[in-house]
Amino acid sequence: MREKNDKQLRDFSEVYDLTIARAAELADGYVSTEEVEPGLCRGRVLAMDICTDRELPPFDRVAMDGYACRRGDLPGTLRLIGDSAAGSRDRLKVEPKTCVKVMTGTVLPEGADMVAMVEYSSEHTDGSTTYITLEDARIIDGSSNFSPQGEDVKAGSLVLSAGTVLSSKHIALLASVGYARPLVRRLPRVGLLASGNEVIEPEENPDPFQVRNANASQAMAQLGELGIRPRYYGIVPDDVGQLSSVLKHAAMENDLILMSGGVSMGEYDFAPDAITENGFTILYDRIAVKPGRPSTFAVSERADLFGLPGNPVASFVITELLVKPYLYRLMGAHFQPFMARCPLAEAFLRRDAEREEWFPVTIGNDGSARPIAYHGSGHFQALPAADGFMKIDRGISEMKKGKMVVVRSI
Ligand SMILES: Nc1nc2c(c(=O)[nH]1)N[C@H]1C(S)=C(S)[C@@H](COP(=O)(O)OP(=O)(O)OC[C@H]3O[C@@H](n4cnc5c(N)ncnc54)[C@H](O)[C@@H]3O)O[C@H]1N2
Ligand code: MOO
Repeated sequence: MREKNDKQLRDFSEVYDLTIARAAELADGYVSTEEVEPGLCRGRVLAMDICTDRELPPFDRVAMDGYACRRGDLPGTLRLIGDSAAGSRDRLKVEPKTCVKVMTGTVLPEGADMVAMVEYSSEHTDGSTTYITLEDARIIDGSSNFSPQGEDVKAGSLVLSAGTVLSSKHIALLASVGYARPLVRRLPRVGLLASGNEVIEPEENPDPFQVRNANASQAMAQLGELGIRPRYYGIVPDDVGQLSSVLKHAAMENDLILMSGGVSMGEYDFAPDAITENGFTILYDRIAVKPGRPSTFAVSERADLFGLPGNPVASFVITELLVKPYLYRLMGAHFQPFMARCPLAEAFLRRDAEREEWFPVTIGNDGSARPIAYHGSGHFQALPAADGFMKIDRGISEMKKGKMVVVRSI
């Protein structure tokens, strides 16, 4: 009997903490940085605190096209003394009973305390003088139509902290304070391999007993969301010698190795032997998560290793739950995936409640979560239909319609 049979399934929170603690221990070795261009910033980890060198807005900024004037002069007819465009250095001063024509983005002229929108005004000319009548209630009772200097951000204040996981939502702010190419942490080097005699590459023609390698491409796409392009070592047959030699090679060239398949309890599941033969210490290999029970995490002086289950949905889920948080923590970030609490659209039942489960769902227009037709972790063809995975806690085998569930979006 293999030793594994006697092993307890370890609770997810326990293996998560072990994984993150290991990444935190190594994080000091990942402090080197590089600049990244805005289009490639998604998923990258900001390496420095970003402070503003100026207030934002940097001046009282006109928010509407119209006439800068003094509220005390309204309602009334004011003499137009000139116009001021965005980017203009000219500084006209609004004196009592006068106004200046302004455009959105202009510096509010000195002396003015509001902008009257052009569409609620009327204009007439007397000789060479133009007069603007501002009597409409939408002007009198309306907003001042300018954004005061420093209203959004005070000069010198921290706007983004080191460790922030960047996406497009951060870029306008970074660019506006002078960091269009922010400094980010270097990416860990990740080696990727698949195992299994039945696995062939997607471009090959399969025999009836073969399957195309779905996991390697899937992992490449998932790591691509962090900006990581793994080095691919191909498909390794179920042979402890061959697997061991590829692992040895990969451990020299990478910080982390991801391998799929061969980690459960079959006669041809050689991964544990090949892993330990290469000086790795296995921290866990049986976890109370469905899908993903045989997920393995091993550490060594050269590289760490995740053994992902061969079933593609299990490989997907474990990469989301453990691999991504590990990689982010290595780069100094605390990864927080997008989660929502949604009412269940229909009752949910399961036979085996031994593990915490992540089950694929769609999110309806009313925000409710509906389990999709899904036959288990080998049914990866179902995945494109899912909006996320809902969590079912250990020990729970039944949930009623309307029960609030946590959904992790994908
Ligand atoms: N007696 C037990 N059997 C199994 C257990 C267990 O605890 N006791 N766990 C089951 C669970 S849960 C999973 S998940 C699988 C994982 O097994 P492995 O990681 O060893 O994966 P394989 O056996 O190599 O393959 C499983 C399945 O996935 C297909 N596969 C493998 N690699 C790929 C790939 N790169 N692309 C697409 N599909 C792949 C493979 O052909 C198998 O169908 O073990 C259960 N068994
Ligand atoms: O963990 Mo397995 O991945 O249930 O199918």
